[in-house]
Amino acid sequence: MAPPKTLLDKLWDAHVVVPETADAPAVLYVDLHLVHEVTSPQAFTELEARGLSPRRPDRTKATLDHSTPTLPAATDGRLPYASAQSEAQVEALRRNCARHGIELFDLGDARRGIVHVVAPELGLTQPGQTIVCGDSHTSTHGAFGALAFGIGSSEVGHVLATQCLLQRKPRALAITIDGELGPGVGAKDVVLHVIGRIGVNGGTGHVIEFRGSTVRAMSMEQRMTLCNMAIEAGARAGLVAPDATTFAWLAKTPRAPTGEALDEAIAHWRTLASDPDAAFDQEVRIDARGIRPTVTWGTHPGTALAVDQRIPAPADGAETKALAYMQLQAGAHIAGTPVDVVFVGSCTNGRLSDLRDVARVLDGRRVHPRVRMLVVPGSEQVKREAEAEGIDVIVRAAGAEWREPGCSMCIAMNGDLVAPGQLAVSTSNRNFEGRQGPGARTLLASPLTAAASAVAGVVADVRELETAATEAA
Ligand SMILES: CC(C)[C@H](C(=O)O)[C@@H](O)C(=O)O
Ligand code: SF4
Repeated sequence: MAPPKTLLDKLWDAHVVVPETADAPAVLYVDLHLVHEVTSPQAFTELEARGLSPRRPDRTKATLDHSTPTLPAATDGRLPYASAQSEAQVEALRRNCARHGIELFDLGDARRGIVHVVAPELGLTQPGQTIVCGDSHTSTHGAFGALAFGIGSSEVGHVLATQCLLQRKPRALAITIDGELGPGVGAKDVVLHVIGRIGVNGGTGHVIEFRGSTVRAMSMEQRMTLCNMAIEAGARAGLVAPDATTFAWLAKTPRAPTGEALDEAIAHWRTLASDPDAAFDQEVRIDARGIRPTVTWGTHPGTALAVDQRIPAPADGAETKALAYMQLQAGAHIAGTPVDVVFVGSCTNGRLSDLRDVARVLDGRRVHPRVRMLVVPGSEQVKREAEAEGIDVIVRAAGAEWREPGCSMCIAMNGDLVAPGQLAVSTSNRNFEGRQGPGARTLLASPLTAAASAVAGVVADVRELETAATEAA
């Protein structure tokens, strides 16, 4: 009998062109190559310098997200780019795609958005695939049972030229989460809790497979939030085995197979699960019932704590420095910290379900006068669907800004900045020094916590807001 395999083993084995040896990594075939404007210009330049053209332009898809303004064009039709460099990146991608016959979801295209939001919603992302992109949060696509890696700029060039990637096989880490989530607790809280528990290097060298009843009960959006942040635990990728939830999502997408082809695909996708007795290199078990709304206090995503906890005493010099940068006091409650900016968006939490959470909190309430709140849909589709439900109206009525899709304040490359020293509660995935602008302080949170904090003007526990609302009713 064949030895039991993990999902990682199955995905890996199905894509190895040349096995790895002691001296050389494996050559792995890539099914889908996603491209954005920041990490592709050099790769195309290199390709052309060698007189090459893309091996599989049909398996390469491009979108514009990082450098695109989230404010509409001025009356003269010009978009308010943050810099000449941003505009040049956009133009370079347009030129490169046109020259090489690569499909681009350009500005104005109804399918454009953050790369990790658009590929899943179009059904480009499918179980069993290998997916790469010159972007660390490519791990998001693992939520569909695809082996999805972030790669560097030079690797973008390799993949363009060969449709293959040199890789050593990562180890397998099972994170099993069981039990029902409490009120006000979502996938973001779960993943921040997990990173708090295993640390920002806890997944190094591994692919994390998220398993257990909590994960099985999650929507695709929630699973994407989990896998998105697998990289913040140091992992190469995240994975969730595909199931009926996955197939139902794909059946609604324009690019997934249809009819008999879909049935055949599903029959194959069902085999993409770790065998019952497959051995993982490492295993972690988490009780979901113990997870509360979770935020960060420091300058990396591992500095997680429940929103009702006190900021811990610094364990080392790095933590002392982080506390100083964040202008926070050890021993103080994190809840109640004054907030200047709230950002809702990004490939972590810029999907329709996230915006629904935000609208649920903002409906009939006002954003605190001290707070500037930006709500940025992850894609044109998310924006359209949210507007069809009136979410934009609720957001604006509450005093928040409703913007055009893109990465926006998650990385602040497009001019959407948090001012020096300001504290932002952000639904994105990185709270590094200066991530949202020079001197900006970032506290990572779920959409529910972000919205509750926007209303309160301080870091807030959404459970208290919702209890107060129930009592008032
Ligand atoms: C700009 C890009 C290369 C970068 C990444 O790789 O993740 C960005 O998306 C980020 O989130 O930091
Ligand atoms: S939304 Fe943020 S994390 Fe996601 S791809 Fe854009 S910059 Fe990176």
